[in-house]
Amino acid sequence: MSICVTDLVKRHPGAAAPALAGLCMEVPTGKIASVLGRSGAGKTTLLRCLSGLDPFDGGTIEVSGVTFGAGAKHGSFGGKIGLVFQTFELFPHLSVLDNCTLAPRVVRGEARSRAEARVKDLLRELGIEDKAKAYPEALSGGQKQRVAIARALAMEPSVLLYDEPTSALDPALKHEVGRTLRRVAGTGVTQIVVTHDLPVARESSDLVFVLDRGRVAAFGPPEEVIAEAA
Ligand SMILES: Nc1ncnc2c1ncn2[C@@H]1O[C@H](COP(=O)(O)OP(=O)(O)OP(=O)(O)O)[C@@H](O)[C@H]1O
Repeated sequence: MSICVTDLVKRHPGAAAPALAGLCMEVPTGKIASVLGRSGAGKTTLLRCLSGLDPFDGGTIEVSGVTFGAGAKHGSFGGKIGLVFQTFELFPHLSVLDNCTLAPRVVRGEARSRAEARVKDLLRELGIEDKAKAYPEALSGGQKQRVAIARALAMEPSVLLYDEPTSALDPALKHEVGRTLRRVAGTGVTQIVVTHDLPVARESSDLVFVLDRGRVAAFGPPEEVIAEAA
């Protein structure tokens, strides 16, 4: 499902200016959007508001046909929006399969057999089905990232957010991120990627949004927006 953000406002206590000052963006279903912008432009704040980690002060977030306003109980919008952390945050004492099935079992009360069958499909889609029994310490950076993505997808979100997905990977693995994003897009999930990495934004996204002082200053296809920004 698409995500539509309208007039989003977020004020950090004590800050002179709002970090998000009426931000609007829409990402169609199954598309990959990159969010770029100088340090302090509001990227992290946007990610935290969209993922439900922080409340916001004004505007709306519409996802899967449901609109959430500033007063909405936060959390992760009923599981409709997932977040892949920059450092993956896998549980070191759990196998890949258990990392991915924990939330469906505990939060949604899903039976182990059903959760495992779904997660095995996801691991296959992401090309890491042979790692199901491995522990995080035995995985490469790119594999850990795909586990983190499978874990987020196991909750069946409509929208998946990424915080700097290339920053913890060595340069040779950066192309893998683009491939992984495309694989996820093929499942119909809408993706929003906050990044400083212009090549990744250029190669991997359908749309680019450039933030400036808490608003969208430019948006469009990467070849247009990134050429202008460069
Ligand atoms: N907890 C906070 N308290 C007060 N001000 C904050 C807080 N967090 C962020 N800000 C301010 O909000 C604005 C946006 O910050 P944000 O971290 O969202 O920017 P960013 O685009 O993610 O920057 P970077 O690229 O450096 O991570 C900045 O002016 C920042 O100083």
